[in-house]
Amino acid sequence: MKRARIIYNPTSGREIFKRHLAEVLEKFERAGYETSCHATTCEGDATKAARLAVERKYDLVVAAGGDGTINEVVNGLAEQEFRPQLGIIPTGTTNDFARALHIPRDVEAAADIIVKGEKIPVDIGRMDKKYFINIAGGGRITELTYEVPSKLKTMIGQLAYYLKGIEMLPSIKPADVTIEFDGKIFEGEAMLFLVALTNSVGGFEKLAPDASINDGMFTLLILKKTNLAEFIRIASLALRGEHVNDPHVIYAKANRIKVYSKDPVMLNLDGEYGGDTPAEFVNLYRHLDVFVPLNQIRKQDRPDYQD
Ligand SMILES: Nc1ncnc2c1ncn2[C@@H]1O[C@H](COP(=O)(O)OP(=O)(O)OP(=O)(O)O)[C@@H](O)[C@H]1O
Repeated sequence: MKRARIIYNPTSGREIFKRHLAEVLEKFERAGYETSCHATTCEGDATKAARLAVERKYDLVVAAGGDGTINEVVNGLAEQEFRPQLGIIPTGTTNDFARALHIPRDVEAAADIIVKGEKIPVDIGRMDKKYFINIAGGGRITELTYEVPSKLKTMIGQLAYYLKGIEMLPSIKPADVTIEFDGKIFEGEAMLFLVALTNSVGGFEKLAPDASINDGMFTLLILKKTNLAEFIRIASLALRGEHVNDPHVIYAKANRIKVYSKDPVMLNLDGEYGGDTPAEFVNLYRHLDVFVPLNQIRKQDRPDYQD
């Protein structure tokens, strides 16, 4: 019999998962899984639980929570030789990764997708010994994610970031950086740099409009030094995906990216503080198998796609 381990954050979103737990367990049982659950208790617990699931050779690990929980689960799986398949039930405030994979926010609909059994390989990012699923980045503007009080974030979600962003705009300073990407180099002042794995980033769906989830490449975005008016203009272009050809923007694909800076720049991995520069980002090609609604995945991202 196949074995599944559900790792869920009971505090995520509006504590919605538990209300559907009986139905979810029933679906897994009908699909032939012997299933057990782990409710996370604190930060980092999902990583430990995922490591344990690897040790115990579960076939399937389901992460139920927001991007924070999925990131922690992936950190527990990614470093291992044997990696169980990954199912996702998005119940968080931000569910960028699930959105990129077209996994619905409805708990039971997401469980249906897992038991249906269609999956694709996805790339994940590594920075030193930490892994990310959506995005890494740096620059003063990305630091605002740490400054949004978590209560406010839970209450009003994405809007909290925008409010904080507007408040901070006048104080955003560029950083002096050197960024090496697949043999090319950028040296100069940058407002921010982003290393994206998916096209669904912080609620902006068009920041990396052509990002593929499993081509082995990051989408690198560097915003050079701008004044406030230019910054706002480019941010509004970014809402429509029209920033990629702007002269202030470097937009490139790369498999390996190194960032150095004159002064330390805080790094953000999937919305959480991940250390300071210098840093090297490595794309791990098709590192995890994730259950998805295959008919909604772009043809070129499907496992059987041929040019
Ligand atoms: N029992 C718990 N109590 C408090 N925090 C927890 C608990 N379990 C896990 N956490 C922490 O909560 C963080 C955020 O949770 P999660 O991502 O699931 O959903 P969220 O709170 O809706 O936020 P978001 O979707 O914006 O990341 C996790 O990264 C984890 O460190």
